[in-house]
Amino acid sequence: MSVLISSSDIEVRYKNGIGLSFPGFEVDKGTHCLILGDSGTGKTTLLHVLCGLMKPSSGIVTVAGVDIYGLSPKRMDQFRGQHVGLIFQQAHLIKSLTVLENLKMARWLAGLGENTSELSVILERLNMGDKIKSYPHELSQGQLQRAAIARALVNRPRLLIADEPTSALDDRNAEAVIALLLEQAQSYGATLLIATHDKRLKDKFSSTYIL
Ligand SMILES: Nc1ncnc2c1ncn2[C@@H]1O[C@H](COP(=O)(O)OP(=O)(O)OP(=O)(O)O)[C@@H](O)[C@H]1O
Repeated sequence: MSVLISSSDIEVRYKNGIGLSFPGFEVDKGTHCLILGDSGTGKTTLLHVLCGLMKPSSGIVTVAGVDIYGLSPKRMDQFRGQHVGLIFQQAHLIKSLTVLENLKMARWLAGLGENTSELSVILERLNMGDKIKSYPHELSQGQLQRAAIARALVNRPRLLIADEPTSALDDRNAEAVIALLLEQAQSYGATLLIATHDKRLKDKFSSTYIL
């Protein structure tokens, strides 16, 4: 099996002097991995480093064989747009755009052409077909979350990264979100990397990385 993402000797130093170091790890293509750790252990920091949003003070991250911090900032943005889908706790949708327009924007930012029919299919599969023309303020929390998942999938990313997708959810909804993420990752051939302190998820993943 080929390695999709790997990191080695990552160290991050924040301006306030806080330093974090992370043991190296590798995730194979098609393997879904949970990054587990208590609050403050550095899960969000590590995710930001792994997806190219935060250059570490030292260390190497490769995604699909590419040393991502060796890329120019412009190439890095494009690479991330094309290969990585990000799902953060807050949906961060653009308020003045409908759900469909938000998805179109994500494709455009990644330098990909418009493909309205494929976007509609993704929304249908997430039970959001009737919300295509809705604005973010017209959506429930769960619908916002599904819109954020849809947006992360529009470029068929190889790597789907989610930060604490279940921490605010009750057991039933946590189950539903994880099932959805696993199913979507499976059907789009993406590798799923989830950071969480939610120990309920531990049994659902064969690969765990503990901070
Ligand atoms: N922008 C920042 N500036 C300075 N220190 C930071 C910054 N962001 C995070 N930290 C510090 O880095 C450490 C790790 O934070 P991080 O948010 O990565 O942890 P976490 O495991 O995701 O926490 P949580 O589960 O509570 O979200 C903490 O001690 C935090 O205070």
